[in-house]
Amino acid sequence: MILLEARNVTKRFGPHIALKNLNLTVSQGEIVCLLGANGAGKSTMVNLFLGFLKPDEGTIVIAGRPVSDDLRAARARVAYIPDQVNLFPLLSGVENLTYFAELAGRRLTVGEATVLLVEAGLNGEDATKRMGDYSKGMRQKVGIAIALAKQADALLLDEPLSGLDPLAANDFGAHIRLLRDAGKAVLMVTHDVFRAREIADRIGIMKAGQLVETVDARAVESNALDRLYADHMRGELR
Ligand SMILES: Nc1ncnc2c1ncn2[C@@H]1O[C@H](COP(=O)(O)OP(=O)(O)OP(=O)(O)O)[C@@H](O)[C@H]1O
Repeated sequence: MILLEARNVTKRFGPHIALKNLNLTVSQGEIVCLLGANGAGKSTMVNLFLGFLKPDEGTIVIAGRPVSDDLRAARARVAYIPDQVNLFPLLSGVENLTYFAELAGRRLTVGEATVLLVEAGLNGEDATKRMGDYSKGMRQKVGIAIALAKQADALLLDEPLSGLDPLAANDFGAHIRLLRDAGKAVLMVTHDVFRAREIADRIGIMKAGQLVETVDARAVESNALDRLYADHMRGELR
């Protein structure tokens, strides 16, 4: 089942065309990574799915319904994990999660919050420590747990790997794949070609507001993807 769909979407900011007639789908149990240079339109795509922006042309569809039909219902089905998960530094992981889950309309017991944090990859012992002492990788996991608490069907991740060391990035990717296996639809924006290939099922390469290429991550070698990406960025492919 297709969870996230952009149908012929064009988005303009004044005279600037950020997205041009773009089509994209992410299905249940699928990870799609979007690669592209700065300004290619990747975050604009995420913000359209979050309902923060409206397309000028075309339709954003979530779980078969245009977002414009019922924005609240659409938002309930998606969760967002930003580049920096900045929560309350004096509160523990468990306390932050219970607070943000409640904002999203769900009351969690300490036990339930701990289970979600462990599911997101955090060590159970760390869950009770103050978040001010967490590494970026640990904070990102609390971000995942908040998304899990929301029981959203689709996860939107905007550069969640930036600043993570290779081990933490590997670990984060592994957990995203577990969520994919549990049926979530995942759209992840990244600049990391290597990780995109490791984590994604499909990789979309964006350039100047268009999806110029979509590749099956399993079918492409790392070097070939690097080359393909560079060739698109240099304008050697159309
Ligand atoms: N609110 C806005 N007002 C005006 N222009 C905007 C706005 N948001 C984005 N843009 C422009 O739209 C284009 C696409 O921006 P977007 O942030 O989607 O790119 P991106 O691919 O996510 O880039 P990056 O890799 O730098 O995050 C850019 O040229 C940007 O300057």
